Amino acid sequence: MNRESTRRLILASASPRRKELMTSLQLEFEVLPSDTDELVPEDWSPEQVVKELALRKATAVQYHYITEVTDSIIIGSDTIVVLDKRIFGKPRDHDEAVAMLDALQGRSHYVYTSVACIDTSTGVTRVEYRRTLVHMKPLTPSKIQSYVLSGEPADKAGAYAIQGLGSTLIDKIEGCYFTVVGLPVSLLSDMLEQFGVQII
Ligand SMILES: Cc1cn([C@H]2C[C@H](O)[C@@H](COP(=O)(O)OP(=O)(O)OP(=O)(O)O)O2)c(=O)[nH]c1=O
Repeated sequence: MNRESTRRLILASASPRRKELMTSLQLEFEVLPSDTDELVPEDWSPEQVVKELALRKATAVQYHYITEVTDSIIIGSDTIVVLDKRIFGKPRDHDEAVAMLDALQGRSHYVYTSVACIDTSTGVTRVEYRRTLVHMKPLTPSKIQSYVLSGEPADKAGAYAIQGLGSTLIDKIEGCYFTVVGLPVSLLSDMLEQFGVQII
């Protein structure tokens, strides 16, 4: 039940992780995946990129399903991995996954995840992000190869999943675990409360 609110919640995402994490908040919601491109200017900061992409996903659903989403709150989210000034999204193929892990191994990087909320009845829009520092263990080339062959990296930013086999590659994190998995639920609950949706 969405306490103290009759508004529908719509998760603009095809990510099973996001659906699962939102389910953990015991909210009723629908899923309408968005189809957006993820091209952004090369000189944008990680903050700009991650906020823009979440907003783009939520906005795409707002306009694509214009008659279905009246009086709703649409939620979009995006996750990127940032190593120094390089931004990693999902790898295009096996070789790119190997290259990403080769760059990340033995080093620390940030995972940024944004949340965008659009209230379709008022047009009020908010977008925020959280970031978590992840320390990855040093990895041998053969370990990287066999991890990529597991298939897990294919649809994950930075080519790993902390919630899966990838957990064995991580030394420690500083910050919110859920930000790494793809949805900072604590941030989302704060944002939904600002829209009048009480979680607890
Ligand atoms: C770093 C990391 C990322 N990820 C995932 C979260 C996101 O689903 C994905 C990053 O890609 P995104 O483009 O953020 O999301 P998506 O394409 O999976 O879903 P949608 O755009 O429809 O919402 O990487 C993990 O599952 N575990 C991890 O440890």
